[in-house]
This record gives sequence, structure tokens and C-alpha cells, in this order.
Amino acid sequence: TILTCMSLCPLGMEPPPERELLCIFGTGDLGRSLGQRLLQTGYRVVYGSRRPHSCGPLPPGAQVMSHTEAAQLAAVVIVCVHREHYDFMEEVAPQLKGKVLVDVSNNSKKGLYPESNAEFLQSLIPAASVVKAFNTVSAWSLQNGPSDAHRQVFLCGDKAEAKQKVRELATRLGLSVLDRGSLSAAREVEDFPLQLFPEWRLPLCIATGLTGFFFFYLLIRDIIYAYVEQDKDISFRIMVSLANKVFPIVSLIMLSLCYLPGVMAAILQLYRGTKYRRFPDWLDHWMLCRKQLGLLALGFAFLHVLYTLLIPIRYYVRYKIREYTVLQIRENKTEVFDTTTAWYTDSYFSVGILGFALYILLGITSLPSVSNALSWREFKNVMCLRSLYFSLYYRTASASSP
Ligand SMILES: NC(=O)C1=CN([C@@H]2O[C@H](COP(=O)(O)OP(=O)(O)OC[C@H]3O[C@@H](n4cnc5c(N)ncnc54)[C@H](OP(=O)(O)O)[C@@H]3O)[C@@H](O)[C@H]2O)C=CC1
Ligand SMILES: [Cu+2]
Repeated sequence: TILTCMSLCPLGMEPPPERELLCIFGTGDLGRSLGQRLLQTGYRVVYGSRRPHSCGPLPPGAQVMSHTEAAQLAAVVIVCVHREHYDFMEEVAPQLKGKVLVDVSNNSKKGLYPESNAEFLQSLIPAASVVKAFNTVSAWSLQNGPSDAHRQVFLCGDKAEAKQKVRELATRLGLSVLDRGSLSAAREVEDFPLQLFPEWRLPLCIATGLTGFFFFYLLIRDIIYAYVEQDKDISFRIMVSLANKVFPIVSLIMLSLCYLPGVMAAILQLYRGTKYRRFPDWLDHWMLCRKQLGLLALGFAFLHVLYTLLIPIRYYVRYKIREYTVLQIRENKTEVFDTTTAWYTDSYFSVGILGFALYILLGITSLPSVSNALSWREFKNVMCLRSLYFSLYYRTASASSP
């Protein structure tokens, strides 16, 4: 633990022994942030730029010169330039012979180019050893101290020595390094930053679609129907009552959508008699966004809890209670206390709260850092408990509602 802690803690790192000089091409956002961190770590940094005299403020202590001059000075060159501009590299090629070239670039879309950026760079400068790294860290997080999610650096390259050099560099920066193999893995590594959002897109669309559908359905069924049939205006119910019907419905559907693909995948494997075949694309995609479906379901359940807690302070509810009390007084009647109802409503709330607590527990355990610390059996028990509470909650809920 102490060892990993030290490798993660930038301030606890030893500075490089002989204040090694590194070269960075490009004085843009990433070039500056990376240079600043490297200088803080104890490296010396020289920038290679198209305009060494007018490139704006650079981190204090850094030198700046032309690409050719800068490349000559260092054994490692970090290319912080977009792939579209890589053609300038060919002019620098003679100075890059035998050097380690670090490719940090990302693309804005998948499949934009036939080969990965790193392989493209290697083909431009065959005499250098290209290593892909740092593309998953951001300039922003480098400046503001990387959080856990932005600590991970994926490395790949064909020359072991070159990779080792970059690995050392990343470790000194307080980043954790994962070796992804040879340069042919660069394409996959370049896709990582693009994969952050697609997993949310589908779940968000489903959530919006379901919310919209059930809102309009309930609007017609409850409010417009009452208006047309009985000429009653109960449109104020849209704000709380209607919303509080939509949220739990959407939450439960999303929760089932979160578990359904796992069951379907299991059935498919049993049917095929093997687990060594790919799932159809739609199922694969669905399986990959289960966590997001579950987290959105949790969000909707949370809204449902808030809206339910709000009920007693609503004007409408207070009015109804007062009206009923006055009616009893007028008619000189007394409502008898019904123990069964008391039991029903209390257990309804209590099981609801416990169910929600377990829902949250499930949400927390699905966070990578927590689930890594749990064994599979612990995780499974959390899930079983939760579904037990849910079935209890909805049984009491249906029994207690009029
Ligand atoms: N910003 C980020 O958070 C991250 C960026 N990256 C990758 O890092 C690379 C650089 O990104 P970023 O710093 O944000 O980009 P910027 O646009 O901020 O900077 C790019 C730099 O490239 C140089 N440049 C621009 N055009 C040319 C050209 N025609 N020929 C030679 N050099 C040129 C310029 O430096 P000069 O004027 O000094 O020559 C410029 O400052 C990209 O490949 C990006 O995908 C990867 C991870 C995170
Ligand atoms: Cu409920």
C-alpha cells in the first residue's frame, strides 16, 4: 500500500536524478499544462514551436525554440499537436532519429482515419520509437491535480525501452500507468476518451422518452379526463401529484431495464451452450449501459422520495384535512382509530425508506472504487436484499393505497 501510495502521490516522488531535459512540441493547452507539471516534478523542459518568439506565456523555467533546435536537445519528445498538423514532423525527422516520440493525440470522432494517430506518426518518422500515452488525461486535470478517474495513463508502443522511459515519466507525474501492449493497440487507446459519453446517451434518451410518455398519459387520464367528464379543474395536480406518479414508474422501468439484459444474456448463453460467443450488438450495447440505467433509476427514485416527503405540507392536503375535521364536528361524528390502517401506512413508509436506503447502497457499490473493494458474494447479497425490500414495499404500497 505504501508503494502504490507513493507512486500516486506527486509530491512524494523523487525528482529525476540528473534533471533530465524533455522536449514538448506545441505550446497549446496540453503542452503548457504538461510542461508545468514536468517542471514542478523536477524535469527541465524545452518547447518546440512554430513561433518561438510569440507563443504567449509559458510555464516559468521553460525554454522555447524552433522544433529542430528543441528536438536535438532531448531524448524524449512529447508531441502536443493535433494529428491534422503532423506533416511538419517530416521536416524535423532527421533530428528525431532514435528518439522517443510520445503521441498524446485524440480524435473528435471514431473511425476518422484508417490508422491510429500513433501508427501514423510512426510511419512519418520510422527512425523514432513512438509511444502512445497521456491521451486520457486532460490539460485541466493536470493543472488542478488529477482526480482518480484522470490518473490512469494507458501506454502502448513497440519498443520496450521507450515505453519504460515514458512509464517512469508518468509515474513521476503521479499518474498510474497501465500497459496496453504494442502500438497496434493505440487505436483502442485513442477511443477511450470518446467512450465516456455514449454509455449515457441511450439511458438518458430512454429516461426522457419514458418521462414524456407517462407524463402525457397521466395528464390525459387524470387531468384532462376529469376536466372533460366532470368539468373539474384539477390542473394544479400537475406539479406534485402527477410528477410523483411519473418518477416511481420511470424509476422501476429503468431498474428493470438495468437487470433485464443480464438475464437475457444468461438465457442466451444457456441456449447456445457456451459463453465463448459474442452477444448480438444490441444486447452488447445494452449490457454496457446497465450501470447508467441503474444510476438514472436511482435518481428518479430519489425524486420520488422528495416529492413524497413533501405531501403533508401541501396546501391541498392541509385543506382536505381541515375540511374533514370541520365536517366531523358539524355532523357530530367521531372517526375511530383503525390499528390496521396505522400498521399498513407505517410499514409502507418504513419499508419504502429501507428499500430506498438499499437502492442507494446498490448505487454506491456500483461505483468502481467501491465495487473493487467488494467481493462478488458481498455484491450479490446487496442485490438480493434490495430486491426483497422492493417486493415488500410494493406489496404494502398496493395494500395501503385506497
Ligand atoms: N487539451 C487537452 O486536455 C488534451 C489534449 N490532447 C491532445 O493533445 C494535442 C494538443 O491539444 P491542445 O494542446 O489542446 O491543442 P491546442 O490547440 O491548444 O494546441 C495545439 C498546438 O499545436 C501547435 N500547432 C498548431 N498548428 C500547428 C501546425 N500546423 N504545425 C505545427 N504545430 C502546430 C501550436 O503550437 P505552436 O504555436 O507553439 O507551434 C498549438 O499551440 C491534441 O492532439 C489533443 O488531442 C490529449 C489529451 C487532453
Ligand atoms: Cu412509492
